[in-house]
Amino acid sequence: MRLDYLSIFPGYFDVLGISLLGKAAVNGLVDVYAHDLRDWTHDRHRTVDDTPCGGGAGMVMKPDPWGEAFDEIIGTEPDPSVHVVFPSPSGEPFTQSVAHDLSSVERIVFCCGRYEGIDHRVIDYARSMWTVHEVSLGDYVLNGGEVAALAITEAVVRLVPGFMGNPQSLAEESFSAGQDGLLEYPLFTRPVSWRGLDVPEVLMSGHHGRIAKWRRDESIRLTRERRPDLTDSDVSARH
Ligand SMILES: COc1ccc(Cn2ccc3ccc(-c4cc(N)[nH]n4)cc32)cc1
Repeated sequence: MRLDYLSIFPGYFDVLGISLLGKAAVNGLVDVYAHDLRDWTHDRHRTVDDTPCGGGAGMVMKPDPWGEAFDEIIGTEPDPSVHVVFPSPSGEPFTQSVAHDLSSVERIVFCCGRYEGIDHRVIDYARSMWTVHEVSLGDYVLNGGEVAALAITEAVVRLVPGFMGNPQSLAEESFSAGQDGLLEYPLFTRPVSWRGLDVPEVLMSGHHGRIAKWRRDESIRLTRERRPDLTDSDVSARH
């Protein structure tokens, strides 16, 4: 998998050389390239923004640098196998399902906007050429797309076959398909007693059936308490 990042702050992506992602890069599972959008400007100030047409506060990112960067980084021929991700406050929700879909593609280009956003024609042009995902991380406001791109990267790359040492751990996580859309149950490890707090006895019983029931009950309890939106009537009935 090749990952490209286009940003006026390419240094954000130096962190991708660390930890698991670093290992994936070493193992050749993932190739990471960060690009400075200003390399495709031609004025002395390396200008990437301008005032919004129609007025309004803030600045908008000019389309020209993006187009020239696309030509050099991706190419000038349409190719639907290339997935271009625009993090955006007005994007579709980024979910585990989207992460799963992206984990099987060969190439992802992250376009990280700043200011008030990117000239919309850049997104329209990208849609005419590649497979585009305009995605929001959630209902909160960031200052740009870089942090969102890092989060999306981690969610996607950890699902790439061969990346995680123990793929079984993926299957048991919150939001993974096998969990019926329930939140993960509470986790414990040794010591059994810690600062007056004990591991639930059932988990030390060695009785796998009771342990499985306790974990399911806890997942249901937590999901009903914290994420009623995840429990539809059918799921509630089953639980
Ligand atoms: C409300 O309108 C706004 C318009 C732009 C911005 C700053 N900004 C510029 C590019 C960019 C890319 C992604 C995001 C983002 C994504 C999520 N989930 N929150 N924020 C923010 C971004 C803030 C707010």
